[in-house]
Amino acid sequence: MRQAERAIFDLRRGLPIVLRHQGAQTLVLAVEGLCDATLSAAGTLTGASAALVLSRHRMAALGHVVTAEAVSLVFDQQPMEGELRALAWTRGAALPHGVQVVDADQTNLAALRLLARAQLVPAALAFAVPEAARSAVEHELAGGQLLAVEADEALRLCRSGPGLLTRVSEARVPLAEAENSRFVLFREADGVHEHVAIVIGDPGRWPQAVPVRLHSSCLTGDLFGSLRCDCGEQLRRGVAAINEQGGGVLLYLSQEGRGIGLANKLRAYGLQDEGLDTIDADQVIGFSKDERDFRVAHEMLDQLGIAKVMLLTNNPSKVEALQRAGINVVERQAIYGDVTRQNERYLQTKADRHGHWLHDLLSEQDEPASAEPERLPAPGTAGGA
Ligand SMILES: Nc1nc2c(ncn2[C@@H]2O[C@H](COP(=O)(O)OP(=O)(O)OP(=O)(O)O)[C@@H](O)[C@H]2O)c(=O)[nH]1
Ligand SMILES: [Zn+2]
Repeated sequence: MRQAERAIFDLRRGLPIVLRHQGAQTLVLAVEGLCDATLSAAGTLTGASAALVLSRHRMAALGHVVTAEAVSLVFDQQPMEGELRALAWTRGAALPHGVQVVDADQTNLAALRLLARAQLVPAALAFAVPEAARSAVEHELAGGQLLAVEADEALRLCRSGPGLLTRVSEARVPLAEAENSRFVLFREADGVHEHVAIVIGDPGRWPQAVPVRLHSSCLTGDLFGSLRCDCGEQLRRGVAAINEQGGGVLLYLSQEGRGIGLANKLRAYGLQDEGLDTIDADQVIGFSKDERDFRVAHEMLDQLGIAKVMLLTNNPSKVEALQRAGINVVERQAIYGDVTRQNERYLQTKADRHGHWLHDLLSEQDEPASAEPERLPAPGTAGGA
């Protein structure tokens, strides 16, 4: 396993890592999981004070518009753990006086991207290791207490797609909505994420444009029928619709919470209960409105030999992502869950701020909205779906 992938595990365990860039070293800690003891141990080891690295989304939530993807906050006095946490994700926090805001350098950017990839809150504490502390840090590295990663390697890992997915195992799994189904499991190169293709019907008899749904995981909705979203119904109706159309594939993607992970989605739910919408809540924690990378779906379709699809979605980004990857999306069919008192605002936000094709559903709640397939223009031509 590459060092950068191992670093993700260490960060998730609350351990520090060392990022190297052009001969310099930076000790990095996730603010999530930080305690005063680790903070002071890092300070003692490096003899340095730390910068807090935040995303531009978090800065916007703090009321500061910045153009760089990430910034480093440099303090005149080292804040305590509680203040750092507040700056990292508390709603209504403000930058303290005397703090300097500078664009994050390569190393600090790498730290932040690793945290986002690890589905932690994207807020990093970065201690630039001075010459005097080099040997102490080297000693920890040699003893295996610390892991060192090249910042460039970390950036490469975070930029890359899923890598070559390994088709690991498969089995027949009859479903209530589609008896003739097979689950095919794919594993990403980093060993962390696994995605499942639910292959419905007999591939030899599939329609020419294969009915396909990309479904991002939602533990609360898919498994427990949460009323906060429409995911559970979309999942089951998706399987049924594919089955009725002669078979196809549902890709069940490990992209909980639009890619921010379950822990952050629950944090975001807390903020939504305070009145924020789904996008603003994610921004408070430091995320963009959608952190998903649909290259993984393209890779799975490739391995299944599918190049021409009829996509079941209300999300224009999914159509664009597949078309960009060279998949011929010839049709798009709406796939709706029910509108409930609890999910109406969520759906309205998706329609208004994500651009989802949901306005029909939301304006015609008395009559079920049409789910007729809609022909799409060829990729690269003007016009929308
Ligand atoms: N961050 C965040 N994620 C949410 C919230 N509600 C649902 N989700 C996630 O949103 C994703 C929805 O996935 P999909 O249904 O595949 O995608 P979609 O963008 O709605 O597109 P279509 O359903 O295809 O129209 C899942 O990963 C859910 O876990 C929320 O309030 N905040
Ligand atoms: Zn959901």
